[in-house]
Amino acid sequence: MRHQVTLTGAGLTIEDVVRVARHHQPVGLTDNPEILQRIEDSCAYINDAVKASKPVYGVTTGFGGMADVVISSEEAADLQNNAIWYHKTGAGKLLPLADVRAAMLLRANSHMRGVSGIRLEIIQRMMTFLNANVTPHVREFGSIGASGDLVPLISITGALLGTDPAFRVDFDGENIDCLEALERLNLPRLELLPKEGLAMMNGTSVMTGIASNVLHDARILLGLALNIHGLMIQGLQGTNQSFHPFIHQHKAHTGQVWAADHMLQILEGSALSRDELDGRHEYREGDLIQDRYSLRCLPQFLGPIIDGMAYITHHLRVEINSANDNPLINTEAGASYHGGNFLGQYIGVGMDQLRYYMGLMAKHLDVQIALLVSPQFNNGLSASLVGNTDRKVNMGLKGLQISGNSIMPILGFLGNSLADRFPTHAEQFNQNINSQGFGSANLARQTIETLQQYIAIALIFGVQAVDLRTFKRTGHYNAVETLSPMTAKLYSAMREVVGKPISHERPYIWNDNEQALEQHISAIVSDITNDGIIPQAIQETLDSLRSIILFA
Ligand SMILES: N[C@@H](Cc1cccc(F)c1)C(=O)O
Repeated sequence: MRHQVTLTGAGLTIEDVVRVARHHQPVGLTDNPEILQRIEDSCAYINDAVKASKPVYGVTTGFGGMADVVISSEEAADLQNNAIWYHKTGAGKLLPLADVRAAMLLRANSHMRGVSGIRLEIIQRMMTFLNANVTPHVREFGSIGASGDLVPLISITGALLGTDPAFRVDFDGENIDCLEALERLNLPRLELLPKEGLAMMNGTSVMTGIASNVLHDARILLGLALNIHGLMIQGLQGTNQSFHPFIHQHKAHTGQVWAADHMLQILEGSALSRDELDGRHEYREGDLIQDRYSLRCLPQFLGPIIDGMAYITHHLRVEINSANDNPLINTEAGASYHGGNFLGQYIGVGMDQLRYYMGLMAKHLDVQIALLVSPQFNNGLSASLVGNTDRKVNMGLKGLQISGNSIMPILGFLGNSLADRFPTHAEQFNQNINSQGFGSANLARQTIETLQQYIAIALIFGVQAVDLRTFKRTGHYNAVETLSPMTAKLYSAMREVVGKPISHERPYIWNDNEQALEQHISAIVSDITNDGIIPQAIQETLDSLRSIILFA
């Protein structure tokens, strides 16, 4: 029996979101009577307000820039149901199902806070959809992330209620309309009551759902990048001295200190890197006495990225446990407040930052690759890491570097910000500032997918480099015997994934015509995206990262 994720409106983690969204862990609502009572009371508050024709935004008024229009108690439900129609304006491709599942989960969690005036029955229905693997179709364009994700959320709402066959769902792999889905699930069609449309659509759940999946992947890519640097440093015969705690105690940024300490762990026990923690430095014939910046300043370069990811994660955790619609109902005080929790600025800015950080990470790996392929800088390895140097017609990883060089600039480009772009003055100047958080999160997914390709390429360079270095040191090519234990795990996993057995006689890549590296790249990417043995091989790094980036 898989343990169930239980929603209370608080304490949900990014890992919980991923478990439900991607791994289909069962999910349910708390039976805490206080929480359930609050939900009921919030609905009663709205019911009373409508009956008494009390002026409450979006309940007895029109929406947004039309909030000067008075809505009568007879029109109040119609106002909500009509919103489903006029927001059915999504455009572009369908979002990945895991992102929509994350969104549905987060919408339910937000409603469990009991301040939104929505019936438990509707929240429960989201659980039914999630557990039965029924996922509404949501499109990639339509939200400016200001009044939350109105357009994407309405696609979820219409499907859950069975508003019209125009709302389609993926029913456990089948593309059907929502009416048929409800029939199969034995659920009646529902109409919204006053305020419920706002509760459903006026929030940040879609961008936050995407961001949760993205951040989960970004953490794995960061962990892989660190371990690939570990391979590359060993390939280049770099030193561990630059990671000496003394240096970092004297500039104690959290991420920098962690990165230095962790690089020492990654390199510990290596027969390839230079062990100079005792402070020794020796003249190195034909080479600099200290390492070049991409090695020596690794903690200083990656530190801000790690701290930045911790910052983004912290705010994402707050957002996934927030009520983010308007107005919010204080059942204890018998009052409601007009506000703007639906503005997804933390997500917009956070996803902008994340894309920028991922671009920097790629730039750093790119320069390590450039060192590795250049005999002037690679400490005696062959040009382009050619395996069989007796064969003149052998170009090694030349084409692979170019392929990587074609990706890295795109990652830098995707690091541009979106949140600061010219405002759209949407909705008669009511939504006259906006976060663009949905667009930024979608771009962040693109960054992740692109970076996965780049990381695969970088890993190939790291593995080939340590094989060649091992040969120089020992006369054989089995790097498991020379690498640090931590990097040996990643090395072995990668060789298994690409189907190239580790051998004393031959490095990973010997002759150009013995493999199609394109297939290796795609095998590595597919292992990474399916939580395969490559990410498992860096579990120690991922666990350690948890100490500063709080996911669980
Ligand atoms: N609820 C938003 C605005 C809004 C909501 C829902 C639809 C819509 F067009 C506009 C506000 O507080 O101002």
